[in-house]
Amino acid sequence: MSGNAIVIDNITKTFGGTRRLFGGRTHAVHAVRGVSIKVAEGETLAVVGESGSGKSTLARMLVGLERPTSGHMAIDGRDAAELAGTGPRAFGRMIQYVFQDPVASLNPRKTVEQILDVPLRLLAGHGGPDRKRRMHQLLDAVQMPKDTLERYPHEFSGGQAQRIAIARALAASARILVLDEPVSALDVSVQAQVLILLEDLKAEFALSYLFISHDLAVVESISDRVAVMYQGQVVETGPSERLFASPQHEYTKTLLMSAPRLDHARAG
Ligand SMILES: Nc1ncnc2c1ncn2[C@@H]1O[C@H](COP(=O)(O)OP(=O)(O)OP(=O)(O)O)[C@@H](O)[C@H]1O
Repeated sequence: MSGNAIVIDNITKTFGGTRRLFGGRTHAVHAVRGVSIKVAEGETLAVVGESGSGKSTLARMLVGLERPTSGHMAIDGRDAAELAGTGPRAFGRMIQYVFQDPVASLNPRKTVEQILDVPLRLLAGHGGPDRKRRMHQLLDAVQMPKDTLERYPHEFSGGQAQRIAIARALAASARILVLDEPVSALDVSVQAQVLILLEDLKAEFALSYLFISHDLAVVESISDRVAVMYQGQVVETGPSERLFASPQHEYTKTLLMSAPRLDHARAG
């Protein structure tokens, strides 16, 4: 890996603004406006901000689900536009997305074995007899039993389904994860377990995380650094402890003041 897992350089994304058939233009939404962010190798960078501030659009561009209107991105030192040009597989091997709603993100008609099989075979290149052993290793890593493989997504709780979704991301052999509100849909007690799991996996697999959340207690417990987004722009970036102790930007101050703070949130 290079020193940076992710480099986002002056990225913008505008939706709409196209000419209508019978005159006028559709309303343009400037979802992301000139954002520059770096995620160092092994780091957890949290992106926080209210609904509509552009967090998900930024994340979707990072994994190739949206194309930036302008700007550059590099994933593990490789230009993202070039990577995208070589097809979705090159991208998927390097960076994976974990969605907010774990059950909806897993195909309901496939067993967990079938779900893990696709990234293992197509992205990580694990064919043959080795494949099943690798699946068991992945389930072990996310603390799920072996018989998980024969079961379907609806048979699991939200927390278990999110563990499976994380195993699927790891199956691709990607070392950079974009986690988009990965615990927001889970009960608070389950949230803590999944956050601890994410911390453990980060160390075990040498991962780097871009962690999107509107929940400041969660962010404080997991992130090394924080980038605050407001109306499509990053208004403040800093080490997590510094940012929570002495926010500089007015918007960050408002965000911190309006959030219920858990002073004991920092897990370990
Ligand atoms: N496909 C799209 N077409 C048009 N506008 C979009 C599209 N996707 C997002 N937007 C708009 O871009 C802006 C940023 O949305 P985005 O989902 O990135 O914000 P967010 O911070 O992730 O919010 P949330 O936490 O609610 O998901 C919003 O105004 C949204 O309505």
